[in-house]
Amino acid sequence: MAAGLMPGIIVDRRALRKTLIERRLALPADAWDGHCRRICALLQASFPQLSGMRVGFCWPFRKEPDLRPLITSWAGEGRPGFVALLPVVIGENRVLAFRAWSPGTVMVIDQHGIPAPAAGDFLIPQALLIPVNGFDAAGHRIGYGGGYFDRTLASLSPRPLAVGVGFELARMDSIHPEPHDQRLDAMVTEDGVFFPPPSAAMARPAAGSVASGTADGDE
Ligand SMILES: Nc1nc2c(c(=O)[nH]1)N(C=O)[C@@H](CNc1ccc(C(=O)N[C@@H](CCC(=O)O)C(=O)O)cc1)CN2
Ligand SMILES: Nc1ncnc2c1ncn2[C@@H]1O[C@H](COP(=O)(O)OP(=O)(O)OP(=O)(O)O)[C@@H](O)[C@H]1O
Repeated sequence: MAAGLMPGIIVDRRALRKTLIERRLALPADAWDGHCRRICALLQASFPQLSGMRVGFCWPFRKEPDLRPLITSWAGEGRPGFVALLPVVIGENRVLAFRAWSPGTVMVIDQHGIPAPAAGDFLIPQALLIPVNGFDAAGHRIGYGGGYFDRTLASLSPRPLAVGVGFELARMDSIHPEPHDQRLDAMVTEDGVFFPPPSAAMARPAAGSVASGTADGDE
């Protein structure tokens, strides 16, 4: 396991995040492109309900998966209820807001250097496609350290379906979750769709073994 760490070791999340981002940035362009296509295809096949929902996704930043072809394809289906949303950072230590996005939307670069819709109503997502810098089989993720998605998922009721998107190079034995870490409902990589075990006991192993996720047999 590439970035696996021994249980009991205190993890420096900042250093880990940097290593994981660098690993992703080192992906050759053709591999990145293939992985993105595969992730889009898996999402389309495995989560058909999303094409009728308000779906938050992220603008590809630092070689995160590019989901725009999938979003465009879902928009093209024309199902009522479908709206693609992008996150808007309204302040540090705040939840994310979301605005509708389509290819013509006017964008601004936010405080983190990421394009976001410049104007429009804030809409509540019913599902979130969440990029990961790191993830583990229990469905925990590491992002950029702002805590934005954790805060957002903790605040929304009903909680949106949370689907992680990332590459196998981000897989770890355990990210050593902290109490605020929100678990993903599913994780999609170029290798498949993984569903973390539902049990909270398995999600936070006290010591030793780490629960492993279950592939859905898509391959
Ligand atoms: N594409 C994309 N957009 C997104 C997110 C995301 O994960 N991906 N976010 C998800 O929340 C929000 C932005 N969150 C971010 C938080 C911090 C940094 C950042 O650059 N942090 C610094 C310092 C990190 C540290 O202190 O360790 C850095 O990485 O250099 C970037 C984005 C909203 N938009
Ligand atoms: N529900 C919450 N309420 C208050 N603070 C929170 C909440 N969730 C996360 N935080 C704070 O946010 C900070 C960053 O958390 P963490 O390192 O897990 O970020 P991350 O998951 O990598 O970032 P992101 O969710 O933006 O991708 C932590 O200091 C944590 O205390």
